[in-house]
Amino acid sequence: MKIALLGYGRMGKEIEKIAISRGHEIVIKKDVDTEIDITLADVAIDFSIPNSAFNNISNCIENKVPVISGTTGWLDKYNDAVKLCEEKKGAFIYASNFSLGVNIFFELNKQLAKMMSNLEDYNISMEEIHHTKKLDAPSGTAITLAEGIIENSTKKDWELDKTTSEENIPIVAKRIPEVPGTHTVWYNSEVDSIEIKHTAHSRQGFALGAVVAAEWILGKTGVFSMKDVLNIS
Ligand SMILES: NC(=O)c1ccc[n+]([C@@H]2O[C@H](COP(=O)([O-])OP(=O)(O)OC[C@H]3O[C@@H](n4cnc5c(N)ncnc54)[C@H](O)[C@@H]3O)[C@@H](O)[C@H]2O)c1
Ligand SMILES: O=C(O)C1=N[C@H](C(=O)O)CCC1
Repeated sequence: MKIALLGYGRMGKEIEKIAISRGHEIVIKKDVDTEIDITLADVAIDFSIPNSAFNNISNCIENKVPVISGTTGWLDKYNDAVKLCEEKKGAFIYASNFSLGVNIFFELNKQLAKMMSNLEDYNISMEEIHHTKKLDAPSGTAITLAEGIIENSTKKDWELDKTTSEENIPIVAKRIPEVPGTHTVWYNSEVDSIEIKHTAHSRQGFALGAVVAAEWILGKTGVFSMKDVLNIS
């Protein structure tokens, strides 16, 4: 497979290693806002910056190149990307987190939220920890976790940098050098606590998931998620 890397930072470089080890070829490395001929690639993988993700994704869809995006912090334009993909019969996957472990954690989180939804003695809270170079907060993964809880409880929204909240989910975002990504959801009562936690030990899991998604999407049209790729039910 000929792969275009849209973003050649920490993730772009990790994806390159894994893609090559799986027999793929990197034909484009785009790391600044510049013109490229995206049609040279069979598939594009965007791990860029919040301000450039939508343009990168649109360019792929317009040119009928399937695109995988892991960039976070641009989701105000997600519905526009979906609409464009449907109009142009393109192929597109966005995931806030491409690792297998986190995608299982997402499902566990929804199940737990459902079980806890009627238990008024428990207060929910969430924490995400990432490296100090991260541009956005809360993390895309924390937002997906919050959405999973909102779908399965009476919580209405999430709130950043709050430790408690009556009607919403308080999220604390911490920035500590070199941390690849740690997410914890707590349910605390007077008598006990329940905690679920995912800790990434490196970026390899994110990168492998993105390459697997790129392999999976080839020849398909539509808007998909990692649940489709991993066949999680
Ligand atoms: N979904 C996931 O699994 C996952 C995992 C890790 C990181 N991320 C997200 O991926 C993104 C990238 O993370 P990173 O750690 O590699 O960041 P990074 O800062 O190391 O890399 C981003 C790169 O994008 C480049 N860039 C700037 N403008 C561009 C443009 N117009 N087109 C293409 N590239 C451009 C920058 O020069 C930079 O090198 C972030 O939004 C991060 O939150 C997602
Ligand atoms: O390093 C990052 O930046 C990460 N971003 C994603 C997020 O915002 O959830 C996934 C974890 C790593």
